[in-house]
Amino acid sequence: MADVWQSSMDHAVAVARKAGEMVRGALKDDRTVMTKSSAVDLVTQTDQKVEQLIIQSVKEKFPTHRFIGEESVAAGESCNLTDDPTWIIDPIDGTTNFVHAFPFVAVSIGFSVNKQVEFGVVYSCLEDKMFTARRGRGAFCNGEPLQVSEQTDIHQAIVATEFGSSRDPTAVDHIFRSLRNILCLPVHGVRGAGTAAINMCLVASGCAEAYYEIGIHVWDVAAGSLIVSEAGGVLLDVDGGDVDLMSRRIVAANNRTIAERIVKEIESFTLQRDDAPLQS
Ligand SMILES: O=P(O)(O)OC[C@@]1(O)O[C@H](CO)[C@@H](O)[C@@H]1O
Ligand SMILES: [Mg+2]
Ligand SMILES: [Mg+2]
Repeated sequence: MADVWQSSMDHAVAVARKAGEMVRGALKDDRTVMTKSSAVDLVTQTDQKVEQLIIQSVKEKFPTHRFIGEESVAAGESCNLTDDPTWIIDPIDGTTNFVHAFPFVAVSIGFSVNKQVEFGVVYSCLEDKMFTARRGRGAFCNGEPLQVSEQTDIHQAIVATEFGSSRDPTAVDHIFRSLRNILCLPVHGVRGAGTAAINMCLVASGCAEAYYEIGIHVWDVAAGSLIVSEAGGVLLDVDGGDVDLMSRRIVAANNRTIAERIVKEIESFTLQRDDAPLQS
């Protein structure tokens, strides 16, 4: 049966690859670094140019579609998900890595209809790995099927997480206590690629059993959430309930056993939702 969103997904893959070329090219230039929510929440002109490249190309082909883009939201646009076809864009996930030429930098494009992610594309630009997933049709890396790890023993797991860009001492204390709880289970190891999107693709690839974080945004995880679930994984809120991509919290794991074991160790806290009303 013809897929009504196939042309949109094909475009997402093509523009993600073109964006990746822009990112690789920019690595040869000096990168002017600006900051957003904190001194370590970085953005560059390349982030902004890549987002504009993606959005303009979509507007030309699909003029009725809507957008949630990290840098558009940073510039004051709203972050409300409607039932309309919506492109959820992180032009560079891993900007700090990009600034330092640390080799994990992703272009992340999620596509939502009726508030459900229909396809996800994560292009790991420096590894030249194109991760894709279409709802109900599996997850792939450069065309090869992805399958999560079969591990059910947390003590034999690698768990991915990030410290985030908040340096609020209370939040950092929660993050460190959760990290200590999980590390001392013990688990085989804790890792972080420096990008939620690639961390989630590592779970989908079976390289890590789980990824969790409090502090992410919808654009960090929209595409990766479908790639994980289409690779056979599960998604939860850090409190064990249903995942809410606007809540700034996520657990992505190979199975529910591992996911629920991690939930037990997380000292959760709440942050202002991505779709909270804009401050007047
Ligand atoms: O700002 P960026 O580069 O798009 O986000 C980078 C990032 O690593 O920071 C967040 C907090 O650690 C991660 O979830 C996210 O992937
Ligand atoms: Mg990001
Ligand atoms: Mg980004």
